[in-house]
Amino acid sequence: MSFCINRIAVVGLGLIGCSWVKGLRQRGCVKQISGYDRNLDSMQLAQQQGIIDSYSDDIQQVVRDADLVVVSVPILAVDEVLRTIAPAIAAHAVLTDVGSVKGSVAASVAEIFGADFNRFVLGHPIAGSERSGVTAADADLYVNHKVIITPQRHTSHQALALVRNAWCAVGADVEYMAVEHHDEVLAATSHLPHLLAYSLVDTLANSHENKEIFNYAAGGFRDFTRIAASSPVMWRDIFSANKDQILKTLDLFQHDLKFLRQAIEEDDTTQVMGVLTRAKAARDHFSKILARRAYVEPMKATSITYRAQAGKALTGSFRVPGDKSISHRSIMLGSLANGTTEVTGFLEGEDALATLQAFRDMGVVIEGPHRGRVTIHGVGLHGLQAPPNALYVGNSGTTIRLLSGLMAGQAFDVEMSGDESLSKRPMGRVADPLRAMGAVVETAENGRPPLVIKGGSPLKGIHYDLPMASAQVKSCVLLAGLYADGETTVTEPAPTRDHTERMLKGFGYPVQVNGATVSLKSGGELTATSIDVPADISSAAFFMVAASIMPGSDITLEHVGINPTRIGVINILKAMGGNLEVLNEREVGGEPVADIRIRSAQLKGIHIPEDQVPLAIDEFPALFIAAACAEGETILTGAEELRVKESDRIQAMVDGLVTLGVDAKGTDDGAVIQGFGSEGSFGGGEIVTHHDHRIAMSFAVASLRGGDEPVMILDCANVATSFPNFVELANGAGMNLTVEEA
Ligand SMILES: O=C(O)C1=C[C@@H](OP(=O)(O)O)[C@@H](O)[C@H](O)C1
Ligand SMILES: C=C(OP(=O)(O)O)C(=O)O
Repeated sequence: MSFCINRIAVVGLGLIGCSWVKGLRQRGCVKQISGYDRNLDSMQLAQQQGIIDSYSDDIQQVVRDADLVVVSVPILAVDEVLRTIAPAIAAHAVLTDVGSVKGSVAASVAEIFGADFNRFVLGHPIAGSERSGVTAADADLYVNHKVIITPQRHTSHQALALVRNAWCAVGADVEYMAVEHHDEVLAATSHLPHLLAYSLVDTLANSHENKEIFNYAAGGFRDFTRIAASSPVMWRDIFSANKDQILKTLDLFQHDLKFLRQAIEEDDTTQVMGVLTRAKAARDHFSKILARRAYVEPMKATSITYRAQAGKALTGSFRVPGDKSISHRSIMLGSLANGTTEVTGFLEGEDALATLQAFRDMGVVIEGPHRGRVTIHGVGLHGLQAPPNALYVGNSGTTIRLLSGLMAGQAFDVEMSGDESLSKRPMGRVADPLRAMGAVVETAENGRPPLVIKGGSPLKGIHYDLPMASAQVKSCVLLAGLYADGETTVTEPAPTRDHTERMLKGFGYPVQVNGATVSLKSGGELTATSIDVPADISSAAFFMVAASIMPGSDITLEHVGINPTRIGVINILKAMGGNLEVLNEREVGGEPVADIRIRSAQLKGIHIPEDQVPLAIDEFPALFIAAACAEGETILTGAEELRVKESDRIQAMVDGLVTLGVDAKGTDDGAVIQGFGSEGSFGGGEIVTHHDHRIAMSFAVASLRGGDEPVMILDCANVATSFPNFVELANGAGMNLTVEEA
């Protein structure tokens, strides 16, 4: 049975109340509507327009038999209205309001109806229009708009359900919030901006130059002060009804404004830049940044599907985005250095941006990124400040693990959390050695994020034998070592990427490397430098495989980082018969770089040498596709680490390959894949990526050798974590991907 209320009474026939009942009526959700307003003509008009069925100048008469009473009068009039209607409401009637302040209404309700009165549901629709009054009523005003309901402990479930249903029926998105929190959030997001707009216009209007100012005040003035044209009476009332919260936010704002004034007066351009860059980043990304803190629900990430179809031979010479591992480290070490570090080639992907935002949150002034350029005003090893909130690091394992080491050495507490995928990844591997160094680290169940790292715990250097080949764990311990008493030493079971060691040296910090053992002592300093981030070999890998498997291909990937700890993919593809040439080898800022030419070749199956596994750890999803196109069997062993990446990459790849008709099996530490060789091709089907960027891109590569049926690759939004322009580059080179957003 569809939702329908017998009788609704609306007190206050303005835009908000009239639009709600008009919407309900239009959708067949109400039988009878009675209305009251101080102005007779509003009541007459509302009746003429069919918004209400009846009215009376006796307010008690209007509410007497109502099942739902909607109080939609200016906020300071609510108290008096409630006192007047209280004796007349029916014993079962539910009441609700629409005011922008909830604390003052809650207080009136408690005083008039009693503290336990459970049939008043406090509500606040976040919708409006420049127009007002009965004639502006719009049955669709609330479609896809938020309505905040602030239930109290004693609010009855039935009453709550009725009001919720009545809002949902007109298309609103209902959210719940505590009364006080609502008023605090609204003070900041709505009330303070209105107050500032009114005040600025008043100041300028009173100035002697006012005519000049208004004549020439175009864009900025107009945008900033648009809301000063709102109803003065309404805002006077809101400012008094939410006085305490508004004063609190205003004080905070005045403090920050004073700081900005002083920075300008003292020509402290770094601090001025700090305010502007933080604000711009927050404004540009506010839905994401605020998701964990503000009243809006985390924005449902748009779901992105790739429809991938057979492609052409790949051609061209191009550069893939900057190295993710080096980009993370450039922000970390640049922030902790003395002086200003300039970075070029920075990866503007979400993982590296999460690191950048974390350091901004800890008070570091960072300009950019703009076309891969970032300027970091280092604060020194001991200059970080406590962040105002938990650090949210999204999908990035590197951020949370490396930061854990750095945070262990700070004087303040930090909490770090991430998205659903990161929240399943093991953090015990960093918590254990940090605890051995004296850090206090709390994890959620089974050593998963969120992590809380307590500040002010003295650290001591340790010797740590890494239980697994992990550059993240190695780096975490070394970074904590910058703050630990004495020497910190790490020995790894197999070589892993050494960007941290190289970059520390690049910043002038002494690091000893002796075979598999790295050590450093605290007490040194980092000196700002310039960093040229090479293209990411992990992103290049998708094109290496693509060009290898697609007959007729010939591409050159420019300026790719070929650090010896990262070139497993080149070695493995060559061992499989790939045609890869490493050209123009050079060194840029302590990292070897080259252009890589790849021509198609018939690959053959091999048993991948285990010593190559850590050197190609992120490239296996792409290599699984190469194996499927090879002649014969490919065997991977010693790769159990793949099971704890953004997804269980062994399972995700095997499942996807099987979906596309390939004979593939997972094992505890790897997989066995029967290649279909030169005559074969992938079938069509739907790929579950588990939101893992590398799974998504790998199957996009596979589709090159697809048949008539498309490969539908689900949940590809996270490709933006490591390779934001993947689709454009891929299609430009010869792939055939269409992006479908929902
Ligand atoms: O240190 C780094 O930048 C990384 C190390 C590797 O992780 P593990 O240390 O977990 O192997 C790799 O998979 C990750 O993409 C980046
Ligand atoms: C494992 C990866 O990254 P992270 O651990 O930083 O999330 C990756 O990019 O493949």
